[in-house]
Amino acid sequence: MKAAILGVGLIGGSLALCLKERTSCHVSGYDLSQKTLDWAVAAGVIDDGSRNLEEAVEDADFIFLAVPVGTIPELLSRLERQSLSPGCIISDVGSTKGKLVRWSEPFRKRGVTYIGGHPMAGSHRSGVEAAHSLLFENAYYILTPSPETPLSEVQKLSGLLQEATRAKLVIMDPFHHDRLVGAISHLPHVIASGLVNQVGRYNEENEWFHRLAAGGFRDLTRIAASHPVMWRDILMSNRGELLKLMDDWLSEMEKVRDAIKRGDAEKIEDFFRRAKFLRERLPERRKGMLLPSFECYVDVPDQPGMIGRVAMLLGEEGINLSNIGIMENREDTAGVLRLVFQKEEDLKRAIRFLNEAGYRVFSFD
Ligand SMILES: NC(=O)c1ccc[n+]([C@@H]2O[C@H](COP(=O)([O-])OP(=O)(O)OC[C@H]3O[C@@H](n4cnc5c(N)ncnc54)[C@H](O)[C@@H]3O)[C@@H](O)[C@H]2O)c1
Ligand SMILES: O=C(O)C(=O)C[C@]1(C(=O)O)C=C[C@@H](O)C=C1
Repeated sequence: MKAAILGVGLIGGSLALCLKERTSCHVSGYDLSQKTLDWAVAAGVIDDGSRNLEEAVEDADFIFLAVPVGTIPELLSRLERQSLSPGCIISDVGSTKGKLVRWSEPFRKRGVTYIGGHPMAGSHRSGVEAAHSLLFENAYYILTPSPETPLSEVQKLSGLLQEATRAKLVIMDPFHHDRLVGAISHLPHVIASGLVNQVGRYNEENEWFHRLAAGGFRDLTRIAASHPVMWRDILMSNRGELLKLMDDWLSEMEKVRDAIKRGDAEKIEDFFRRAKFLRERLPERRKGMLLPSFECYVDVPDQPGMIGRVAMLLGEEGINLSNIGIMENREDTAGVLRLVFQKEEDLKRAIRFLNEAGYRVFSFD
C-alpha cells in the first residue's frame, strides 16, 4: 500500500512516522520546500519526497493533506484534476471541517472517497523536525464523512489510522466539529495570544512585567507561541462560530468586570468556585507525547551541582524522572527546580522522599 502525505510538517511528518512505524505502507511526501523533503527522507520520516504533486500521489491508496487550512481547498482542486488510483481515499488533518464538506461529492463521482479528518493532538511547535510517532497516541482523532460516504471506506480509513496512530477514532458532523473545537481550541488560542499581546504592551513601559511572568501566565499562554499562519487560516475558516463564541466570551468577561466594579465579593467568589468545580471534573487526558505530566517544584539554593544532586537522590531511590529544569524566572539566591514524572506514583514518592531529605516541595496536583 502507498500513502502520500501532502505537507510534511509537524502533523504530516508525525502521521508519516506512524504509518512507517506501524503499517506496511510505503510513504511518499510532497511539500513546497525541498529542504523539508530532504530532511524528512534523511531522517526516515518518509520513504521518498517530491515537489511534483502528480508524482507524489501516483498509485496512492491513501492521500493525506497536512497543509495549513487555507491551502487545503487549492490542493484538493488540483487533486480533482489529477489521475488517481480507483478506490483511493483522500483525507486531511485540518483544524476546521465545515468548509471542506463540498469536496466529497466531486471526488465520489470519480470513484474516489474524500473524508475530512482532524487529530486532536498537536503542539505549539511546527515543522517536520518536531514530528513524533507518539503524537496522536490515545488522543481523539475525528473523522467527518458525509452521509453518502460508503461505510466500508470510512472503516478502511479509520482502520489504517487506528493502527498507525493508536488514537481513538470518532465520527462527527463537520459543523458540529467546528463549534466544538471553536470553543475548546480556537477561542483559547485567541485569548492566550490576546493576553500575551496585552502584557507585551505593558512590558514596553516596564520590563518587570515579563520578568515576573510566572507559572500561571506561562501555563495559560504556551499556545500563544503557535504558528501564526496556521492560526490565521483556522480563524478565517471558522469565522461564523468564532464570532458567536467571542460574543459569549465578552459577555462572560463583562459579568466579571461588573462584579469587580460593584465590589460584589460573592459573585467574584462564585465565578472562581464554579470554574474550579468544572476544571477539576474535566475528563482525564491520556495523550501520548503530550501526556499530562505529573510535576512538582523544589526550592533549592542556586548553586552549581544542585540539579545533579536532586537527580542523583531520586535515581538512588529508583524514582524515574522524565524531565528536570530550572524555573526561568527566578534570578536571586534561591532557585526552583521543576521535576516532571510520567507516573503519579513516582511524583508521590519523590515528594515524600524529598520532604524527608529536608527539601521544600510544592505540587499542584
Ligand atoms: N499544529 C497542531 O497542533 C495541529 C494539530 C492538529 C491539526 N493541525 C492541522 O494540521 C495542518 C498542518 O499543521 P502543522 O502544524 O503540521 O503545520 P507545519 O507548518 O508544521 O507543516 C505544514 C507543512 O506544509 C507545507 N506546505 C505549506 N503549503 C504547502 C503547499 N501549498 N503545498 C505543499 N506543502 C505545503 C509546509 O512547507 C510545511 O512543511 C494544518 O491544517 C493544521 O490546522 C495542526
Ligand atoms: O497543544 C497544542 O499546542 C495545541 O494547540 C493543539 C491543538 C489544540 O488546540 O488542542 C491545536 C490545534 C489542533 O487543531 C488540535 C490541537
